[in-house]
Amino acid sequence: MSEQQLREEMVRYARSMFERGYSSGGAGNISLKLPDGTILATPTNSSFGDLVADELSKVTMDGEQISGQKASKEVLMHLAMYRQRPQCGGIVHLHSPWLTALSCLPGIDPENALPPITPYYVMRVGKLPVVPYIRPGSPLIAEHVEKLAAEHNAILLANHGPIISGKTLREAVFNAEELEETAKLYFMLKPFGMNTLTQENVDELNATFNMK
Ligand SMILES: O=C(CO)COP(=O)(O)O
Ligand SMILES: [Zn+2]
Repeated sequence: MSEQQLREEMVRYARSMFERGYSSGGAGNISLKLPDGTILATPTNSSFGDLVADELSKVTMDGEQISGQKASKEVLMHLAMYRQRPQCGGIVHLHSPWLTALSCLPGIDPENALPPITPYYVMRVGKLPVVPYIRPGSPLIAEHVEKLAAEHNAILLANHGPIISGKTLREAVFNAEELEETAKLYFMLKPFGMNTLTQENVDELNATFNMK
């Protein structure tokens, strides 16, 4: 895809997520890797609802601004994910309601906030580790993400929201949708308890599908 097509794709996915309530106000940010290895990111304080393709921020892998409006304050967190996952082509960070609720829940397992309740959650994400609360925009978030990203394509920031990657932006959005739905199911089921997949089920899915 050309740079122009990728810019338009970012605008389109952002708008679609905005319209479905995945991000409201100026919350969240998105990035993708351009063919020349630089990163296209949403500008800071922009809304997913009305991004402009020509105004998107372009930064180097060192975080240096090349063009467009000033990049998201979380761009270092995105860069940490790209560094650790060479296969990664797109990233979304959301304040989507069910995952953000999960990020505030007492007693969640910091190594995995969501049990394996459905095959598509296992196939697309598998495990969701949690980074302790750190103020938005702090470079410390990037340090935590850097340590987890080689092993995990999605990470939950406590009392904040998720960061989710994919081989392309389209995959990152699909992974985000699956993860948000899984968090919603988790809350629906929590009062009743739930059957989870067995380790054998999980191993079979990982051996059969390669979606991460
Ligand atoms: O979600 C956000 C911070 O965590 C939004 O920040 P930006 O507007 O700088 O992208
Ligand atoms: Zn945020």
